[in-house]
This record gives sequence, structure tokens and C-alpha cells, in this order.
Amino acid sequence: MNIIEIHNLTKSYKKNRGIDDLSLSIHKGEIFGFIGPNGAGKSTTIRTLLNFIHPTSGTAKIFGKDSVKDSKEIRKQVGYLPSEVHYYDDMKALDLLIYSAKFHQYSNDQRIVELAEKLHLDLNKKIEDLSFGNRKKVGIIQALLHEPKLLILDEPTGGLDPLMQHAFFELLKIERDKGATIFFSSHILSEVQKMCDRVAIIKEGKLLKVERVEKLLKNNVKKISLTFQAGNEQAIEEIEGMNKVKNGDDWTFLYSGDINRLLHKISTLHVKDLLIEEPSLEEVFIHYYE
Ligand SMILES: Nc1ncnc2c1ncn2[C@@H]1O[C@H](COP(=O)(O)OP(=O)(O)OP(=O)(O)O)[C@@H](O)[C@H]1O
Repeated sequence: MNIIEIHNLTKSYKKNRGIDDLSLSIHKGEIFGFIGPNGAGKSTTIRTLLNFIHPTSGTAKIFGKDSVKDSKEIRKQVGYLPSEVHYYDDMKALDLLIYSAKFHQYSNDQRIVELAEKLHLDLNKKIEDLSFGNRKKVGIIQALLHEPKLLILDEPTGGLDPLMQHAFFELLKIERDKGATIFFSSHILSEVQKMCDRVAIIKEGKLLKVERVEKLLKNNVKKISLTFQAGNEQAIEEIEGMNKVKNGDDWTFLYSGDINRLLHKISTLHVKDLLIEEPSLEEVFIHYYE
């Protein structure tokens, strides 16, 4: 069953391109990563889905309901973390979260305390006295506290230190195990690789690829590290299907062609060392971007 269904969604700002003809489905219970460089259209997609901005054309459904017509009903069951959180600065974190829970007709102060303990957040501090990372934690708790069926998180880990990123992902796993579906955007590919079932890559407003993470990593692309005797440079440069070359005596590149052809070519060189391995998501990501 699909929790989110996006059909040919386009959002144009007056002069700027936002997103262009985007189609995507997110299945129930999956953790889905949405990755792309600055300005690719991640926030635009999320904000259009939640009806903070209106689509220029196309449709989206969440829980089978229309993202525009039924947005109020949808939002009750969604936990949303915007990329930048803005709050009433003179409120205490605890008061703000209790207020927020009431909006969702959810009253469980104990859950707020437990989430704050896991994220090491002092609930008695005023928002204005919190650092950027600690404000982000308030936003995370706000998104999680009513135990929503769907979490939509826009760059949730920005500003969190590595320990807190880990604590945050542990919280996400708990929600997923309880049946929640999680859709989050990120620049940090190692975290997407660790956490996500599937991933979508967006570039200049268009979807480049939607794939299971393990498949994306195995998808024919190999990372080749080669050390060879001087004089063979030109022969290596002629290899088709390779990109991202690191020069010097050691060459490292990604290769997406027929592995037999590559091996045949390499066998004609004077090779000192050769390593063929799976690239990281980061390396695959760069491969798709160039
Ligand atoms: N309010 C707006 N008015 C005009 N153009 C906008 C507006 N918001 C976004 N855009 C444009 O839409 C495009 C997509 O921006 P968006 O914020 O969705 O990207 P993003 O992938 O979330 O980027 P980042 O990783 O930097 O947050 C960009 O070209 C941006 O300039």
C-alpha cells in the first residue's frame, strides 16, 4: 500500500524552477531518503505535499487523500519537521511542546519528557536561549510526539552533532517498527545509506532515479582503484564508461560499463595493483550528478 503517491507534480515559482513533473510513490512502513544538491527541489516537494504551497500542476495523495483538498485532515496524522524551525522565542521548550501536542489532540507529557531525555534537551530552557542544534531537537520532538503514521522530515540532522544524529536515528527506527512511514530529505549520504530502504535522487527539479539503496549500490557501478606504471595514462583515459578520475600514480574511478571490457583493457597495461569494490552511496551520487 502506498502512503504517498505523487503524480506529475510541478511547482513553478514566478521566475524560478521549483519541481518539474515529479512522480513518486512511498510505501507503507518504509524509510525513504530524498537526496539532491542545494536548490534541487527537495523542500519544494515537501512543502507542496503538505499544501504549504500550491502545485502548478499534477496531484499528490497522502493516505489516499488529496493533498490540497484534504490537507487539514492529512496533517493531523503527519509529523513534519521543516528545514528551518521558527518558534515563539520567549516560550519554554516544554510549554511549546505541550501546546503543540494539544493541537494534535494528544496529551502525553511523559512522551515529551522521554523524547527530550533521549535527545539530551533541557525542556526548561526558553527557545531563545537554545542553540541551533537544540532548537532542531525541539522540532524533532514536535514532529514525533503525537506518534504520527507518517513522518516528513526536511533535513532533520542539520545542526545535530554525531551523537545526537545517532540518537535521532534510533528514535526513527522505533517509530518505523511501530508502523510509521518515514520520508526525509538529506545531504548526508552515509546516513541515507544506513537508514533508508529506498532513495530518490532529485536534480534541477527532476527525479533522476528512484531505487532501493542496496540496488543503487550494486547497480553495475564499480569503484576501480588502479596503480600502474608510468606511460599508461592515455590508455586509461580511453576507457569508456568511467568517470571521476583521481590522478597521480593511483587512479580511482567509477565504472559502469561491461566489466569484461574493462578487464580486457586493463590486461593490456602494466598494472602494479588493482582493487574493484562497491562504491559508497556518496560516490554513486556523484556519478549520477556528473
Ligand atoms: N519561495 C520561493 N520563491 C522563488 N523561488 C523559490 C522559492 N523557494 C524555492 N525556490 C526555488 O526553487 C528551487 C528549489 O528550491 P528548494 O528550496 O526546493 O531546494 P532544496 O532541494 O530544498 O535545496 P536545499 O538543499 O538548499 O534546501 C530553487 O531554484 C529555488 O531557488
